[in-house]
Amino acid sequence: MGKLKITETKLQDVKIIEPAVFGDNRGFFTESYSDKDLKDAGIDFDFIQDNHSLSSQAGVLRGLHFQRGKSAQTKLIRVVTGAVLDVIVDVRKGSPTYGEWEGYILSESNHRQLLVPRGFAHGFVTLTDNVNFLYKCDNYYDAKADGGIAFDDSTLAINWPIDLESAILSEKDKQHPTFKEFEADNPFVYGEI
Ligand SMILES: Cc1cn([C@H]2C[C@H](O)[C@@H](COP(=O)(O)OP(=O)(O)O[C@H]3O[C@@H](C)C(=O)[C@@H](O)[C@H]3O)O2)c(=O)[nH]c1=O
Repeated sequence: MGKLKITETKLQDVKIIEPAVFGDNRGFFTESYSDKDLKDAGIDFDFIQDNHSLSSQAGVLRGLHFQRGKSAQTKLIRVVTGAVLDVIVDVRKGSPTYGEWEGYILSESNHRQLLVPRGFAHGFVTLTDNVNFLYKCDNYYDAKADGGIAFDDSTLAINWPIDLESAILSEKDKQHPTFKEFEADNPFVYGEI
């Protein structure tokens, strides 16, 4: 058995990865990233950019985001302080789970990492203050390719665990198109990203 615990999820190609965590009287130690262990588990990406965001308060909602075309990104996500509900939507045309969303609790205590393939819209809401959110990407940031879908889209009907009226949002995230509008020009095709 490999060193990582890998759990498949309801969504096609999405995996939860749990590294070993060694606790002792000082705290814990964990290998938060091992290229070899991931490759041994069949997870083989060239991660080339690390991102870190701080969300100061509970109720910060970021999303739903993606990058189009050649700038599409696989993301490997983890939370090092606090907790979030991380939400992703499979927007790859032809995927068995097209249009479906799922939420995953990622927290400083569960050490879970979420592998989000290219062609997913991604967002999260903070469940605590001071969330340090880290993720690796296999493509660089490309402002021109940046896109989004409204987090409160009625077709997707994501069950965010907060009162959306009081969500703390960026100006950009208040203005994304609906899922239907996005679908009219959806660049993501399952198996071709
Ligand atoms: C994402 C990103 C942003 N930026 C800049 C652009 C902007 O001036 C500032 C803040 O950007 P944003 O408001 O887009 O940050 P944020 O809302 O945290 O965006 C992130 O949200 C989560 C949900 C994701 O899935 C990520 O891929 C990313 O889109 O940082 C970069 O320089 N590089 C990057 O990779």
